[in-house]
Amino acid sequence: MPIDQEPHILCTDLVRIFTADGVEVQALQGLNLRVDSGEMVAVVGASGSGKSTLLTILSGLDTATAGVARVAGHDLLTMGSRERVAYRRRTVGFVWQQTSRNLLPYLTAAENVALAMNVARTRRGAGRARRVDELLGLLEVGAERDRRPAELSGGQQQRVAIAVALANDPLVLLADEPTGELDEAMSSAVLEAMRSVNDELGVTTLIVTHDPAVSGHVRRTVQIRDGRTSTEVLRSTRVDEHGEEQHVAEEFAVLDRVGRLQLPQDFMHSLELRDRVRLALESDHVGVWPGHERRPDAPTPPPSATPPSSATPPRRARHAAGPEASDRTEEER
Ligand SMILES: Nc1ncnc2c1ncn2[C@@H]1O[C@H](COP(=O)(O)OP(=O)(O)OP(=O)(O)O)[C@@H](O)[C@H]1O
Repeated sequence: MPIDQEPHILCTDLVRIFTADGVEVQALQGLNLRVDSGEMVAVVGASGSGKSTLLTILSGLDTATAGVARVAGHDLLTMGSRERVAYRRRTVGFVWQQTSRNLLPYLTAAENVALAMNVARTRRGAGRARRVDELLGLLEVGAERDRRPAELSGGQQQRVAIAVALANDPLVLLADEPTGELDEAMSSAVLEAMRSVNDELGVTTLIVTHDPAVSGHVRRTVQIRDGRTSTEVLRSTRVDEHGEEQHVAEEFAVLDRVGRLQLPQDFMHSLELRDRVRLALESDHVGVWPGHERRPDAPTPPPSATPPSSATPPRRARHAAGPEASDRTEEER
């Protein structure tokens, strides 16, 4: 695929196995993810689902065991140490959960951003000073430019951290739990700041978090379960027949190249699906039934018919009007 048509982040069948005390842990078990240039996507999942492992690989700090991981044309599994340094210096920006990892405590906000430009060798002199103020202004911490981190609120520190992450003009911004140490109001402000950066600068943005509230701030939320992407929620705004704006959230199961998908756990529990299931190809959907019994009203699948799912029907295309209804969708997951 030509590089200019490639998604900015592409993970195909990504595997990461850790070995600790002779025991193997499969942190990523064939994860698939595609993020196009300019998109802003949140990856959410329970503790231990593999979120940090994914981000550490995408940031070039760790290498996957198998599969494909490409970011802005860089092959993260095969790149050598020089390319890795250049990749981390110029292609990606990072925001970590701990502000101490993002900012130097003895430098002011402006000095922290300027230092990052120095490291990345982006801009000099008056151009650098102007850009420092532009970035701090964009993140709405321009008035705090001469304060040190200890003199800023947690939310302000994270907004300065985003300015630092943008100092090298990255193509891709990666954030690991950027709101993990913040209260709800500050989290919301930081996520909105990331959204305006994404809108204004067009930087492809991936946020990894356990906080389901993040999905209220992004158009696409990808759920990881057991080291694999399982479902996605896409949000959009439509105008209804009365001219009113409606916020719509639709949830989809993710289908990989060979037809594998994860059934949501609540579906499995409510129909007691386990071990094996019956499948039937209908004209516009694929039916799934418990393998140990047959629903009386279920159409009988042909004896040999266990066709691989060839289409990805929406898990349930719930059209939710208004933010409250959208939130309900998140809670139900
Ligand atoms: N260096 C390591 N050595 C051994 N096992 C590891 C290592 N790093 C992660 N794991 C294991 O891999 C799995 C995924 O971990 P990961 O940190 O990616 O999850 P997470 O979704 O980020 O969780 P959390 O939200 O708690 O940070 C877990 O079972 C974890 O114990």
